[in-house]
Amino acid sequence: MLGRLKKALKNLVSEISNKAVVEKEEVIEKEVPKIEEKKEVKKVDQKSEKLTKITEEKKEKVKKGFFAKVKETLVYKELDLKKLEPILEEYVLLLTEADVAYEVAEELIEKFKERLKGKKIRRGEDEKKIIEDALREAIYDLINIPGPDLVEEAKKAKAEGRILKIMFMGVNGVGKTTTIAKVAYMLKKAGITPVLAAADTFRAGAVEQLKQHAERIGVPIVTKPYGSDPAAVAYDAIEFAKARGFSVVLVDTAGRMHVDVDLMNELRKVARVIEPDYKILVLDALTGNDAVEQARFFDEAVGVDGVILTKVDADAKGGAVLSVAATIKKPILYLGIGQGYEDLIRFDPSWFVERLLGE
Ligand SMILES: Nc1nc2c(ncn2[C@@H]2O[C@H](COP(=O)(O)OP(=O)(O)OP(=O)(O)O)[C@@H](O)[C@H]2O)c(=O)[nH]1
Repeated sequence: MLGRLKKALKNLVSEISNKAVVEKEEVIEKEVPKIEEKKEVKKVDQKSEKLTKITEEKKEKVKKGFFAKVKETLVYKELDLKKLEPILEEYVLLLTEADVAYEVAEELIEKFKERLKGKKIRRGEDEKKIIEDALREAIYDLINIPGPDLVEEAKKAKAEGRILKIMFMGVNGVGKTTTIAKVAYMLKKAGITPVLAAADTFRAGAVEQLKQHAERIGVPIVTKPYGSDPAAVAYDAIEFAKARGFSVVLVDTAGRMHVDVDLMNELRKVARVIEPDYKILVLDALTGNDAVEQARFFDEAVGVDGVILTKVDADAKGGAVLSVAATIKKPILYLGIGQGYEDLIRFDPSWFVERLLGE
């Protein structure tokens, strides 16, 4: 999981610390107080008032020698920008091999460089840790986009007596149906039973697939025959939820190629009719730059409020998380880490950074 990106980042830290850290010396002049003579001043000061004039003269004399100038050599380490630049350039490319989109790799390296510039490493400090921390901050900065916790949102909706409408989108085969089932399972476990809307009426078998999940998990599902208007299915599911007192509706939509204009229009129609609280795009981590393309496309065409990235357990590269979040600047809400219903975890940027840079 995430192996290639992890390795690239670790190598980047090692290479910088081995090749771009230079030792520097700085001679500084310091003024050091002369403690002994200070005492003497005090003695003089304490003499009687009649002696004031003499005292003042003496004080002057002492003052001149009150501070002594000493030269001190400060030894420290610094990152040499000339040596750093080519390493960073090389790593923009190496990151793309771990599925980090080119412009995201550039952005990350730029953020990292900004943090390293002018950084002084004092004696006793661990240079590798300082470099790693700068990288940690740069990655965190890139992916820390706060998004809703769907369980919390569902609880809120329930308490307020309204219906939380969540619409799921994604191209064929990314794991959308499985993900909806995982979300339904998560909500049910938290005490909120959602209604499923089988609005993927485009692919024969899609309704059946979702139905099976609904039965296994034990949640209601609203369906219509193959070829029906998806917006009508979604609408009916909301009416059903209202009538029966459910507070969440999860709407499945047909998997489609993002470049298919008709299908994209249909998706817009569903969104227009039901006005979802969240439009969630499901993306497959294994598809790398394609996932980034899809994210861009769906965001422009329909609008995306959050992303669920699937198959992260099987992802040997790891760049998709960085790429998707940084390209559309929308939060990643959950990660799919297996085929079971329990295999959905909330995305936590700090946890993710630790997975990449921790031991
Ligand atoms: N390893 C792994 N497999 C997953 C994950 N999520 C989904 N899958 C698998 O991916 C395959 C496709 O999942 P589906 O849910 O059928 O995909 P879909 O996007 O709904 O596809 P369509 O029904 O064609 O639109 C299935 O075999 C799932 O078990 C995940 O997080 N990890």
